Amino acid sequence: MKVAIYGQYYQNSTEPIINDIFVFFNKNNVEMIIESHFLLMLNERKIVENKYKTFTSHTELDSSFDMLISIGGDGTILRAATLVRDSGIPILGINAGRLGFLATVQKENIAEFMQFVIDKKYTISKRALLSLTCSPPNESIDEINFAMNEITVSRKDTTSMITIDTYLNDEFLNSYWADGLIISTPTGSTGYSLSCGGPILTPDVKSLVITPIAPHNLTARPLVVPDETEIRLKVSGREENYLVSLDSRVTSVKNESILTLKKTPFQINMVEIPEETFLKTLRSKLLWGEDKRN
Ligand SMILES: NC(=O)c1ccc[n+]([C@@H]2O[C@H](COP(=O)([O-])OP(=O)(O)OC[C@H]3O[C@@H](n4cnc5c(N)ncnc54)[C@H](O)[C@@H]3O)[C@@H](O)[C@H]2O)c1
Ligand SMILES: Nc1ncnc2c1ncn2[C@@H]1O[C@H](COP(=O)(O)OP(=O)(O)OP(=O)(O)O)[C@@H](O)[C@H]1O
Repeated sequence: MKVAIYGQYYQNSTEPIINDIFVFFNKNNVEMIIESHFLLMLNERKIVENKYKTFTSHTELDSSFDMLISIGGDGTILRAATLVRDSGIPILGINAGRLGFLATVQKENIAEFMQFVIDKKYTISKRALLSLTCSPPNESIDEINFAMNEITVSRKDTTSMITIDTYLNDEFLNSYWADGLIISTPTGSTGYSLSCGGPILTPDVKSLVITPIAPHNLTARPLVVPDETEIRLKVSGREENYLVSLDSRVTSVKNESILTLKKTPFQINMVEIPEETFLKTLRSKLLWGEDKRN
């Protein structure tokens, strides 16, 4: 078995997690190829020896890899998705972060859960992604043009609202007067969209959610549409530019540009372990299970 290892940060709390992973994989003859910046951080702290092979970009991750292990929080998994892209390499998240909603393995049970991985006792949860075309073109979007959580348009350098003309498959839906608009995948439905009143979708639902951010029209509610829908947006406002985000990445776009959002032809494969399903995560990480009456 051959795995890529990726993390963005090092903190003192990382050491026991790294130790557990490396001891377990070395004992089970798993080949580890480590992202070069992460290995440098681990080398500097003398946690891991310098004998491991490294990778630096998505171009080096090919079908010879069985899995990418992301060590961090949700932000790290979103970055990990930009490394695997359309390669199909499954991502397994080990939560070294805070919430770690997308991470399957908690730091307390690394060896137990990794055994499931070695024994191939896991399933793949396919995550739909969104991509964007901008007219006129915008180079900063073209570089990594997909989002696993959501694509958002929002106001920039102003407190004044923006107007977002929205079309679904060429049919006019609405002009939202709001701070912004979130187009969320099922994966992203527990992120920003949830904070703005959007519904939670289970990851396998074939839908997208259109959620306005603070709309100044109390009847504008989150809308669920089929994920085959082509969504077209035109933003106008007092400033010349507004913000477009794809997950954690942000760029500035000129007013009146036409944005067209579509599901990508490929998906991200997330590793799911029977002990740690999406429904269990709702109870444990969104605290549904904390109701004193249960
Ligand atoms: N007001 C909000 O709730 C808000 C605002 C901006 C961005 N976000 C979310 O943050 C993401 C970017 O992450 P970041 O690390 O760069 O920002 P960040 O550091 O602000 O972290 C955002 C928080 O959202 C959580 N999160 C991210 N994706 C999630 C998901 N799919 N389900 C449940 N929780 C999730 C993370 O655990 C983290 O605690 C965006 O894709 C967006 O979903 C949320
Ligand atoms: N490899 C790591 N080792 C130790 N701590 C980490 C590691 N990766 C992330 N963290 C901690 O988790 C924090 C959040 O990490 P990250 O940006 O990946 O996630 P996030 O999007 O903020 O989500 P979450 O709420 O799940 O942590 C970091 O600021 C850091 O404190």
